[in-house]
Amino acid sequence: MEKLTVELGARSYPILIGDGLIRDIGAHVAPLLKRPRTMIVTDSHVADHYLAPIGTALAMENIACSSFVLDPGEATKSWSGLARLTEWLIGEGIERSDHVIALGGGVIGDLVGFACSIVKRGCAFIQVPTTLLAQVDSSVGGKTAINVPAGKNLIGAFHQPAMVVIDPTTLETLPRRELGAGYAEVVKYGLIDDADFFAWCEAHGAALLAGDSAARAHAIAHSVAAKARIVAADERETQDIRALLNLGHSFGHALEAETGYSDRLLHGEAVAAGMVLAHQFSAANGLCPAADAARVRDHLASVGLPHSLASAGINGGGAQLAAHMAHDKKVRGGRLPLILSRGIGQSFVTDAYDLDAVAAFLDEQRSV
Ligand SMILES: NC(=O)c1ccc[n+]([C@@H]2O[C@H](COP(=O)([O-])OP(=O)(O)OC[C@H]3O[C@@H](n4cnc5c(N)ncnc54)[C@H](O)[C@@H]3O)[C@@H](O)[C@H]2O)c1
Ligand SMILES: O=C(O)C(=O)C[C@@H](O)[C@H](O)[C@H](O)COP(=O)(O)O
Ligand SMILES: [Zn+2]
Repeated sequence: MEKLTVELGARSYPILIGDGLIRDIGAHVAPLLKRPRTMIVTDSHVADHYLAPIGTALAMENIACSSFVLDPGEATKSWSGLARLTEWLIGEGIERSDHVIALGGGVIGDLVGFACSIVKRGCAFIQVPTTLLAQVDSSVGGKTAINVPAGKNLIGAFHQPAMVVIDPTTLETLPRRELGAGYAEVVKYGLIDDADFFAWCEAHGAALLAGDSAARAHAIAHSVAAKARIVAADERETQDIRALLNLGHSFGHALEAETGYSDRLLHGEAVAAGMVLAHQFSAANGLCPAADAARVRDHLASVGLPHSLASAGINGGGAQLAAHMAHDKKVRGGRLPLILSRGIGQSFVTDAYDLDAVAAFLDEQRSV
């Protein structure tokens, strides 16, 4: 088992990574509990595979648990999902010091984290991520949220988990399309500030997606370490450090809004197209070599990810997409900071471009 720490002073927490770890989870959770009781929240796909093994692992340590199973999919990260979950937790008699287990992908992690940030003004939770996206990104860092019609993650809170337990073998039951969506967030770490890791992705991404466990282990450990480092440096995204994790997201969230947060375009797929757009926008403005932007597009296309507006299934015009971007949480003084690039592994934040320029660029991209 590998152990990393997210260094946040009194709120620091461990990330445990190991094949088969969920079958051993009781021993890791027990020392955190004030009473031998926990509540597991998951979705029905994940429940089919992992609810019983986790229940057994907790029972082995004499930890009682109850469970709440939500519908799978982005629509669960909503006011109605939040209402149902918070009422269930209160009905279960949750105490602030109890630890709720978020078992699933980013949808479950974001929703459970937000519910735990507000129930009784703050309860503890443990992330047990079961998608590649959640293992490399969403389970770490404490961004929790629900979506509303105006935009992605617009209602939420920073609320750090007490522990993250990553069992990479859970990815063996994950559908290939979901694995690909998570892979986009892996590639993101290379594009932010680690050109060597992007080159590693070019060489090993296909193997990872074909189920190579050594490639999977390397990608998870490397990505999680990068995420922990960035979160520790700028927990609340106030210093243009954590904002780099938003590479591809200002564009990507607009694409998700345009497709109604439906399974037409998964979050990671939108991020893939968004990262290509961020690099193409950078190249169009003379910031990034066109060859580097092409390299980003070609790698994502080679693993079957959306890499253009057309391949993401987007028909709306530039102004319509830019209007979604105006809701971005990073907007300050009416200007939207964009995460742009000077080349592979050289991302940076700038508010030098207004939304009209972005809209004109997106209109041009409709024919690419
Ligand atoms: N908080 C953050 O820092 C952060 C970071 C990135 C993404 N996100 C959010 O995460 C969400 C996307 O998360 P996601 O991609 O994990 O999607 P998801 O949670 O919807 O899971 C994807 C699908 O896979 C199924 N599934 C999960 N684990 C499985 C397994 N091991 N075997 C079989 N099926 C499994 C789920 O039931 C679901 O149908 C978005 O809402 C995004 O905004 C948050
Ligand atoms: O942890 C972060 O910070 C991120 O930006 C990670 C992103 O992958 C993730 O999708 C996040 O939810 C986006 O944050 P938001 O603030 O743009 O909603
Ligand atoms: Zn993301």
